[in-house]
Amino acid sequence: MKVFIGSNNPAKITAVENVFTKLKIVAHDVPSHVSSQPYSDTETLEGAINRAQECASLAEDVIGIGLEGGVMELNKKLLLCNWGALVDESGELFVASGARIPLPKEISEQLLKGIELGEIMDWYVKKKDVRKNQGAIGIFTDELVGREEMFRHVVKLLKGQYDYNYKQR
Ligand SMILES: O=P(O)(O)OP(=O)(O)OP(=O)(O)OC[C@H]1O[C@@H](n2cnc3c(O)ncnc32)[C@H](O)[C@@H]1O
Ligand SMILES: [Mg+2]
Repeated sequence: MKVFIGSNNPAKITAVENVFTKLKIVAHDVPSHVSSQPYSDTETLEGAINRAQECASLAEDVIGIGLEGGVMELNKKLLLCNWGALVDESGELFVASGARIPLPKEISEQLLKGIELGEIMDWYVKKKDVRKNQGAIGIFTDELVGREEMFRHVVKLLKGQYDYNYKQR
């Protein structure tokens, strides 16, 4: 059994490696079939599910995992939101969401202009590839919770549900 993760983003790959420590992890840059900047829980979850299903369809006896970042609106504010999906070797689907925090006004304003969060964050902190490292969540939590740790928690929630379900069979 192998685990296919549907992204080449190192923050996502490392999160899966840190949870599925006994299985071989392979990255496949599959499409999410949603916009590159999802704007709701629904769309972000859909992207995660699409990536997981694409991965699971690539081979027999694999677990497919999709992790998707997006933003969603709550009480007239934009929040970071993150979703994960796992499709197991029998086609069963498990989903889990990650931590969410509100984004500062100046970030939301740029997002509403149609710019991707990854690009905005690099401009905001004057660094390259924030999305592959600590992420927006790392910047706005003063580096206390980074993107890999946030996704690691999502992957734990997925693996835990998969393991529980497996034991009930
Ligand atoms: O290669 P993929 O897997 O697509 O990785 P990604 O970094 O683009 O991540 P997502 O597609 O899941 O995220 C959707 C968008 O939101 C951005 N994004 C999401 N969370 C972020 C974070 O914590 N920090 C910076 N950008 C983030 C990201 O750059 C994309 O523009
Ligand atoms: Mg992306």
